[in-house]
Amino acid sequence: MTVSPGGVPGQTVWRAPRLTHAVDAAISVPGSKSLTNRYLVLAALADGPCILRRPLHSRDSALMVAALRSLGAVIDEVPGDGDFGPDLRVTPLPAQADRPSERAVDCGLAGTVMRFVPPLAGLVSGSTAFDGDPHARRRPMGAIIDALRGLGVSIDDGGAGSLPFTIASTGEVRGGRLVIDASASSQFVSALLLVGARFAEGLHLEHVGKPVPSLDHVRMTIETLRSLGVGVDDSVPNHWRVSPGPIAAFDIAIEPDLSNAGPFLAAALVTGGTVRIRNWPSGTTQVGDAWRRILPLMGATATLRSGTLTVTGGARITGGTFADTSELAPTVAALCALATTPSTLTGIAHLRGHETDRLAALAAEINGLGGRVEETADGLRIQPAPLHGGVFHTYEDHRMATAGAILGLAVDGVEVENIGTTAKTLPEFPALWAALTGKAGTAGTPASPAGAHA
Ligand SMILES: O=C(O)C1=C[C@@H](OP(=O)(O)O)[C@@H](O)[C@H](O)C1
Ligand SMILES: C=C(OP(=O)(O)O)C(=O)O
Repeated sequence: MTVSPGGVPGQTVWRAPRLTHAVDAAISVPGSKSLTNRYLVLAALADGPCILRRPLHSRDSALMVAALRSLGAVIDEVPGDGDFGPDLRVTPLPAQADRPSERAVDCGLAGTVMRFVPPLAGLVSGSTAFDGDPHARRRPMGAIIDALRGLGVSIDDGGAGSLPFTIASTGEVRGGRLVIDASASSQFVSALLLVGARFAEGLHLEHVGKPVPSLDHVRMTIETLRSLGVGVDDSVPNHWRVSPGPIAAFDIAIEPDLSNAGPFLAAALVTGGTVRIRNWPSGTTQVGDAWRRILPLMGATATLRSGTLTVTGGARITGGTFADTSELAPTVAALCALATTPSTLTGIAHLRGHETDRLAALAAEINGLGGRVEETADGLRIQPAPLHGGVFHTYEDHRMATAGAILGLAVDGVEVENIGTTAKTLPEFPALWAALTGKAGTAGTPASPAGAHA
């Protein structure tokens, strides 16, 4: 049970472990969400069976697996050497005749499922109904809906421009030139590039509008496609040309999720200790590799040696200006709230369309603990302030929950609502946090009767 924003008496919260000593821990983190869900989509379209080694097993990846199975891919769990679950063997989508003609896809709150799967469903004959969690209906989807119409795929969204909607397809997509506005999410671009090679004429995608956010994730898509033999030309800004052709079958080891490594690394800064993350890749397309640049700006040292990233915190956390931190922003904001100097986060207006309006949520919840956070048009301004305990509401957002845990390391009495929401990308979070801190967070009822802030 969880406490909804505003607080409901009698329901449970997770009392975040508070540390008064420096952490000294080595942690392995599960596979990357972004890589796992990209490789799952590509495996469904590949020219032969594929293996994903050490994939993520979480709510978002389970939703992707279920979606692809409903479209006709066969996905089996097979034994592997990962610490966090089996490997996956994917037999691609079968010939059209074998496919059921009506199916439903639950997107949960997964951006990768709600954006990546509809264009794929355009390549499968029959009708596919998409829906998700209540908040999923508020996440931006207009560009994907318009894109499918532009590609000649029939889609009924009741005029809402969002989930739920139903796609009816013949299974053939001609492709060619397509113009979208991807300013609300990079996932619109990635979604179309991932399937573009399977359109008869390939795809020439153009973005028109305010800048595409989280461009690192588009680069991940392009590099992944190229590594599987797909021709992608991104030499002209805001234009992407995908050549028609096969997607080579693969056997790939998924890197650990470097964004999800962030909260553990943050603990080194908060406690002045040392955290080592195992199996850090020497080269990667993940945005989370930016921790090696960001954390030293806040007073830490970061050293990558022999596949282990070691971060050691300094005497204090220094704030600063952080641009385009994308999905790292909630962790950065939590650190800034504990910093001794002011901070500004910029280039993250699109976080208002994430799992929740993250700018509003971070401001409300950090301020609820006594912080001084202001929303700006495209980010947050965070001033140093003494924090106190209280309920940290999480709005079904995994990264809000981990932000609350970070604050709780330094502040007595932080109670995180619905720690279970971390299952979206990191179901092992409470156990790994206990391994890091040597203390398990405890479930309980909020200390203040109405679950309100102290
Ligand atoms: O393609 C991806 O795997 C992602 C792209 C980004 O989405 P936005 O561009 O909507 O921020 C990121 O925030 C999300 O967590 C994962
Ligand atoms: C924005 C995120 O997720 P999604 O893939 O659902 O967009 C995230 O994980 O921070």
